[in-house]
Amino acid sequence: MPEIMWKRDRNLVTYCGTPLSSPTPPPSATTVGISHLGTPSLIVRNMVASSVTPVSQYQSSSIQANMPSTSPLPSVAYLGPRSSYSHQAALGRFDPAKYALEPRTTIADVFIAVQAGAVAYGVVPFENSTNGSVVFTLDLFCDRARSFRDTFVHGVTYLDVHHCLLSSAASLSSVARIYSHPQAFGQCENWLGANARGIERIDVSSTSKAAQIVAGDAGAAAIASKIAADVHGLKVLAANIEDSADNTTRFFVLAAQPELKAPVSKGPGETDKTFLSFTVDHKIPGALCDSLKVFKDFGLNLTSISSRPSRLLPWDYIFFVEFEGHSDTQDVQSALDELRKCCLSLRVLGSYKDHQREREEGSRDRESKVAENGKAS
Ligand SMILES: O=C(O)C(=O)C[C@]1(C(=O)O)C=C[C@@H](O)C=C1
Repeated sequence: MPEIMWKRDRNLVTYCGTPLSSPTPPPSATTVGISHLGTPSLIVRNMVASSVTPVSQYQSSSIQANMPSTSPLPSVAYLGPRSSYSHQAALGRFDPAKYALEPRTTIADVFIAVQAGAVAYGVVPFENSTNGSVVFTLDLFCDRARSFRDTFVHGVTYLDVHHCLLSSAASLSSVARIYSHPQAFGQCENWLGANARGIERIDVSSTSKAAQIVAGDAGAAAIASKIAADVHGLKVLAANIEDSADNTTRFFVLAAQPELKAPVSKGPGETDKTFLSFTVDHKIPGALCDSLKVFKDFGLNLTSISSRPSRLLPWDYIFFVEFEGHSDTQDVQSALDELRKCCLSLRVLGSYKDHQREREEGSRDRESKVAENGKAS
């Protein structure tokens, strides 16, 4: 088990590790490296024409991810291509008049861009209300290769996710393949089981990538958003196919600096939260229980808990916990001191304000924002 060292820097617990040489991209989700844009609808024709992405961008994602933005505005990386849910979440949080929104091919590329300082912020999916944790993102926070030592959670944003089946085929009976992101497939299991049994499913890097591919393949369909249908000139064969009507994805805003100070004031519905990872000695019975009891003893309410394999030993795990409280406060610092006593390693990945009320505000004009943001991203 690698030793992770911590130091107390004024009031903040920070990671104290070896400096990074160059970030190593961890393995990413299957990426289909082809780009076909079909006939766009009249409404979005100009937007699509100005944003056709060269095939080369999808072939060497790690090089692309490191490239600094050419925009004079602070830049925000998101999982593209344009019209992905990540793009919509980024637009909900960052005004495109003030920030340059830049697509990346994989979630790993967004981490790489933030770590390398190529962008000011990154927006990555963290968890979905129906299908649970986004394992690609958690695996990057595991940071097994120590590539993302300076990548922190800076904020949170929510997006209502309503999936559609998109195609240029006249009906589902002509569809032989369905493309989508694995998270989206997982959120539509009931509909797929009832309506698309036996149709091949192909995982790709995002739902908008699926729509882009399907625009050039009449025998295929994509699970993606209504906005992706407009952008890629596809028909909506079925709408609202998600298993749960209140399907919501929570995204993290990443930055290369932790938020050091707890905000002095909070609006209605806003809470401070902290996200951290830790490991325990699995040979000690009750080690995990002891760790979690610290949160109870300090009255810190847990809002999320998950784990990923450490990949060092079989059945050895890295745990992730999010709780209410800011690492800038005395009670959280005391809890972290106590927690460190029962952990092998501990890393505070960020403290931030949770803006749950953004959900209602953000969804209102998302469609028009994506349309306006076409040229920029
Ligand atoms: O594929 C996309 O459009 C994404 O932005 C990724 C993602 C995810 O990984 O959770 C985002 C929101 C939805 O939950 C489905 C897919």
